[in-house]
Amino acid sequence: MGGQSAPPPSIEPAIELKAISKSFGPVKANQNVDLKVLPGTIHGIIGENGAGKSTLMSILYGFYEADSGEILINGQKRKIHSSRDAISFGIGMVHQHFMLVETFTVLENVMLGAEGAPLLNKSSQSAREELLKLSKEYSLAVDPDAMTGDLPVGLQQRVEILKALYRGAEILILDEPTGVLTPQETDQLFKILDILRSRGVSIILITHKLQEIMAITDRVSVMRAGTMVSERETAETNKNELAELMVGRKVLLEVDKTDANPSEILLEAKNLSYSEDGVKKLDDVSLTLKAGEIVGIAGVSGNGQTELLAALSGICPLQTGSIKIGSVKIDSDNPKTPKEFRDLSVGHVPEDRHRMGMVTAFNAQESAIMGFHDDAAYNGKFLMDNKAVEQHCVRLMKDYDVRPEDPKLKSANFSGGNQQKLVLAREMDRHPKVLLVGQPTRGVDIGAIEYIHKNLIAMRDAGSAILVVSVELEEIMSLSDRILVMFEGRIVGEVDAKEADARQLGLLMGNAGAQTEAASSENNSNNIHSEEIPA
Ligand SMILES: Nc1ncnc2c1ncn2[C@@H]1O[C@H](COP(=O)(O)OP(=O)(O)OP(=O)(O)O)[C@@H](O)[C@H]1O
Repeated sequence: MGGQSAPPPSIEPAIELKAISKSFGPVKANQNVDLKVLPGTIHGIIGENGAGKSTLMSILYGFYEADSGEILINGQKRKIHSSRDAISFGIGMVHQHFMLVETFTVLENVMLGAEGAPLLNKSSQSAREELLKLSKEYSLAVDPDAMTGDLPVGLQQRVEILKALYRGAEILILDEPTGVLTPQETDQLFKILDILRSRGVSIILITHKLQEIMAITDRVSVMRAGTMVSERETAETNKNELAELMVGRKVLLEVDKTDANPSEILLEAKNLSYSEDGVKKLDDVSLTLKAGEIVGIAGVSGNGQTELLAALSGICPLQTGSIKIGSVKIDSDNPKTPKEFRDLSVGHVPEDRHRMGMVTAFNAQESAIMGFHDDAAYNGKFLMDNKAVEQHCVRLMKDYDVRPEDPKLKSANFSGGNQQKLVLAREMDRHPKVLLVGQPTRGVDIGAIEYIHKNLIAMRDAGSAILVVSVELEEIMSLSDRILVMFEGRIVGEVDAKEADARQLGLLMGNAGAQTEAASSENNSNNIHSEEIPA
C-alpha cells in the first residue's frame, strides 16, 4: 500500500485482512488485499466499479471463501465459511438490497434467524425488551409492531442495523448504504453511525460518494482493479486526491456545460393522472421537453417520479391525460406499447436496473439489446444473429467502459456500477430524440459519473430532450437546465437551474408541510448534500 501512515502498533485492529485473493474464472476480483480496521472507527472503502470492494466484504461476511489469505478478528485468526460464522464472530452486514421479509413486523424481522433466539414468537417479551433497549441505546427509534414493508426505506435500513446489533454485531459492514436514501435519511443514518462509533462499534463503509467519506470516516482505503492501492487518514486527504487515487487520473468533479439552447417541443404531457389501488400516484402532471435541454426532476423518492417515467415510456397505461411525441398523440383511447414509444425515439433508463433494466439471468449481450432484439441488425435468416449481437455488445462495452469486457458473462455477475453502465449504454447509444433517465449514476463510480454526465450533455447539445430523475440533488442541480419538483404525484414547482439553491429545492421537495425537516437539516452539520452544492 502506498503512502499510508500505519495505525499505532498498540491498538489491536478489530479486523485484519492479510493477502486476501479471490478469482472468478479469469477475473481476479481481489489480489493480495490487506486491510486493517481499528476498533471504534469508521473505515471507508472506495474504488471504481468492479474494483473488488463487494467481493472483499462478501469474503469477510462468509458469502465467498477466499482462494488464499487470512482473516483476523480482534487479533484471533478466524475461518469464515458462512455468514453464520461471521455473525458468531460479531460481524453484521447491511446489504444494498435489504434482506427483510416485508410481510413481517419489525420485531419478527429482527428475531428471524437470530442465533440462539427463541423460536419466532410474536409475543416474545424478552426479544421485544431487547429490541427496545437497543433502539434506545443507539437512538434507532422504530415501532416493533410496524409492518416492515410499510416503512420508508430509511426505517427499513434501521431495522437491518438493529437486526445486526440484536445478533451481537460489534463490526458492521455497510455496502453503499445511502444509494436509496433521501438526503434527510442520509443525515439520520450518519448520526446513527456516529453514535455506534462512539459506543465502540467498528464500521466499514463502502460508498462512491466522496463527500460521505469526508464527512463521516476516520480512515479510507482505496481499491483499484482488485488491489488495495492506498490508504489515508481522512483528515489528511481531500476529495480530489481520493478521486485521483481511485481512477488513476484527475477527475472533473463538477459538471462542465454551456447554457442550453432549447428549440422545438419534442414531448408534451398534459394533465397526466394515474392511480393504483385507489392511491393517486400522478396528479394532473403537465410538462414539456424541448430539443436541446435537460430537465431534472427533484423530489424525495416515492412522490410519483417512477410512475412519471413509466407513463412517459409507455410502461404504465395512461388513465387520464395525454402525451404528444412529435405529431403523435397518445391517450387512453389511443394507447401505445413501450415498443411503440421506442419506435417514436423515446429511450428509457429505468430507476431499478435489476427489476426493469435487465434480466440478471441473461448474459451481457442479451441485456445489451433488450427491447431492440427484433431489430433487423440482429436477425439472421431464421434465428438471432449472435455474432452481430456480440459485436454490438463488445462495442458498447468499449465505448462505455463496461468491465469486464465479456459479452457472455451473466448480467448478475457484473458489479452494480457496470450493470448500470451497460443499461445506459444500450439506451444512449441509439441517440433517441427523447431520453428518460432514472437515477443515472446510482452505484456508479466517479470516473464513470463524469463520463455519463459528459455524454448526457453531448446528447443534449446534439438536439435530444432529456428528462433526468435523481434523488441526488447535487446531480439534478448541476446537470439540469430546468428543474421540476415533484411532491405527492404533483409538480409543485419549476426552477431555473442557474438560480436554484438546495435550500429552496429542499423546501419544495418537502412541500410546505415538511419545511421544518428541511430547515432542521439545514442546521445539521452532516447535511452534506446541500453543503456541497454550488449556489
Ligand atoms: N459471482 C461472480 N462471478 C463472476 N464474476 C464476479 C462475481 N462476482 C463479482 N465478479 C467480478 O469481480 C469483480 C469485482 O466485483 P465487485 O462486485 O467486488 O466490485 P465492486 O468494487 O464492489 O464494484 P461496484 O462499485 O460496481 O459495486 C468484477 O469484475 C465482477 O464482475
